[in-house]
Amino acid sequence: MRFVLPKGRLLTGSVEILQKAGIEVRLPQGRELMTKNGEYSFLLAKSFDVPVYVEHGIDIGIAGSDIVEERESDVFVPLELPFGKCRLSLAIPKEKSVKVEEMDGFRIATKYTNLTRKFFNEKGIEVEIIKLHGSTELAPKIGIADAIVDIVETGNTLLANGLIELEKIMDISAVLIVNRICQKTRFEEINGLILKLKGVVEDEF
Ligand SMILES: Nc1ncnc2c1ncn2[C@@H]1O[C@H](COP(=O)(O)OP(=O)(O)OP(=O)(O)O)[C@@H](O)[C@H]1O
Ligand SMILES: O=P(O)(O)OC[C@H]1O[C@H](OP(=O)(O)OP(=O)(O)O)[C@H](O)[C@@H]1O
Repeated sequence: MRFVLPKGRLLTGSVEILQKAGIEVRLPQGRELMTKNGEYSFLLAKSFDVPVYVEHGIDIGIAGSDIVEERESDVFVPLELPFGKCRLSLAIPKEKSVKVEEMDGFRIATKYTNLTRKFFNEKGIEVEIIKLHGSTELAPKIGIADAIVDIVETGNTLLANGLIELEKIMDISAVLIVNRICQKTRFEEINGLILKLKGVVEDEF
């Protein structure tokens, strides 16, 4: 069975929960991106790319639900995991705060262009979206955007940059994702793993 795990902040939680479910995780070392431990293989990918690997044939992965939603990934999501908890929110400089309904024509900086488009479309508000790959809070600060859509966890980054949360768009957590074909062809094995992970989640949290 092949697992793809996200590099970065979700890695520790991912390894921990798999180990507790009895999977002996061995992470690639040095510049390696893939390693084997008996019947299991472990791949390390950028967090944004994890659902792509699972959609295209890797059996199982752990990803942020924000990424799965943003990419509209065609994967099976059997289980929410108890880490990586945060939210996607619309935020604006404190002194420029307006109602969301008054944001027609606003420029919104974000890494999450699809979710942002959907959010404003559903409200019938037309905005211009500026795609960034991080440090989104900088954009309104220097005036290239009016507001941002970004992840909020503690709220410290918003506060440090003079922004306030106007509206929560969605709650986020790490999720288990499974390749759709694999879920059917290796049902017993996959289901066994899901049940073990569910047990860990229920016992510990
Ligand atoms: N405070 C947080 N900020 C950002 N992401 C968080 C936070 N808390 C949990 N997450 C989850 O972690 C994922 C991002 O992880 P990480 O920051 O390692 O990836 P990244 O932003 O793609 O990395 P990079 O900085 O290398 O581009 C998010 O998609 C989200 O699901
Ligand atoms: O509410 P907080 O606890 O402050 O966390 C949210 C911040 O953390 C993340 O940034 P990250 O450090 O991953 O950098 P990035 O903006 O370059 O992605 C996210 O994009 C926010 O900026």
